Amino acid sequence: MISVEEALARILAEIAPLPTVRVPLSEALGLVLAEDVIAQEAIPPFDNSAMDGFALLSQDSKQQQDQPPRLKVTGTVAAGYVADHAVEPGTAMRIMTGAPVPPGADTVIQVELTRHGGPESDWVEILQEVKPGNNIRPAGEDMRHGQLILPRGTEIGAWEIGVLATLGWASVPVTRRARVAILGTGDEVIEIDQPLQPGKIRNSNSYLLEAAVRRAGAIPERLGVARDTVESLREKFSQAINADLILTSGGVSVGDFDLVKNIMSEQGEIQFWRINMRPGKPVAFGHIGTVPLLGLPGNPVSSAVTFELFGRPILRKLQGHTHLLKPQIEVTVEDGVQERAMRRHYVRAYVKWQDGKFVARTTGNQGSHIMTSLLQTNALLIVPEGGVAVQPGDTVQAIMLDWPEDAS
Ligand SMILES: Nc1nc2c(c(=O)[nH]1)N[C@H]1C(S)=C(S)[C@@H](COP(=O)(O)OP(=O)(O)OC[C@H]3O[C@@H](n4cnc5c(N)ncnc54)[C@H](O)[C@@H]3O)O[C@H]1N2
Ligand code: MOO
Ligand SMILES: [Mg+2]
Repeated sequence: MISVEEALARILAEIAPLPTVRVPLSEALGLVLAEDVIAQEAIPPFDNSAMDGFALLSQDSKQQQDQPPRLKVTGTVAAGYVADHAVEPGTAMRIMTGAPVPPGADTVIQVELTRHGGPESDWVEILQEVKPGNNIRPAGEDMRHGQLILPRGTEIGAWEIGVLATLGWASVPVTRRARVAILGTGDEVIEIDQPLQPGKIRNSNSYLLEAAVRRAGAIPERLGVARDTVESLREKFSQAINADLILTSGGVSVGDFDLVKNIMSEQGEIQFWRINMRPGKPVAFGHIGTVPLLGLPGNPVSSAVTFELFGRPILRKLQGHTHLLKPQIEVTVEDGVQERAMRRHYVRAYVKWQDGKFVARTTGNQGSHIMTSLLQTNALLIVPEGGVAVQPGDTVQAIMLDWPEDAS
């Protein structure tokens, strides 16, 4: 059995980023930018007003002894329009937020600091002196022409999409989304809409993996369940030749009907089999043809956890990410972990911030067939190899799968 670190290193050495494609901006969320984004225009494109008010010469706002300066209002410039004349000394123009500052004006006073006769009146009194540049958002203040805004390799989130839209990137070059074939195996496994028959169970793994693949930004394709025969596996694998990754669940341990490895040997190769971990010991990795195959264990928790530890990093690397792993932090274990296995144990737990530290509570029975141990889980506690017992109050490393929303 190899270590988790060695398994991950050997897997990732076989994975290269997928080609670049151009996608419409609204399909780019979660993908990785494949080229630098350089601003081709200044943003804002023009000096514009930050406030609804009046554009004027700052010198006209100097307060006098007896009464506030009174200026002639010569017109209005609304957002989306350009003033058709300049602001002269002794005059002002109404201006709306976002509107281009008219020539001649060097400042904007917000309407709350003025007195006027209403939107149609032709005068305004300036109740406070304003400096040059006041309430003006100068052209290029956010992005300058020629400036590098988003380097290639950036993961595109909603806010990056906003910046790309600002710069007019209606489509964007990204590393292509991975296509993932998902295959269940086992004569005991039936479709989830079927009534249970004696000895049968539902194909929960394929649906869990489909959702986990989607969450990793990739495109899952469930290929159903292969029977426990090499013919059935061969037939299913023949449907997966265009996939970028094949995920199987089940049939990788030492049972008489554990045939996934047989097909890997026949149609590709096995890089390794069995990892010194729990859950997830019988993981196999190799290729079918040139397509990488990650053979996950049948036990549902094993499938879920080993996808998280190996499947997700594969998809991250295929899709061009440089950060492949979830963050790891130190947590204090509230309820302890009585360890049996000598293998490294990934314990499902809920971690939250409490009294100035991250505190973990395990999610109950940790059997690799106990699906409810996955519920409420937002972290995997790492109990080191060697059958280490973790007492309440001990600290361990935890892989944070999701951050607690109630981090209060
Ligand atoms: N003598 C030994 N037996 C087992 C060993 C071992 O080292 N020596 N390893 C155990 C460990 S650890 C695991 S994990 C399992 C994994 O074995 P397989 O990958 O071959 O999984 P299967 O035998 O096909 O199924 C295991 C279990 O999971 C259920 N299953 C299978 N597919 C699905 C599915 N799509 N959805 C839901 N549940 C599924 C299956 O019915 C079995 O109950 O091997 C141990 N055995
Ligand atoms: O690897 Mo198994 O998942 O320990 O049950
Ligand atoms: Mg088996």
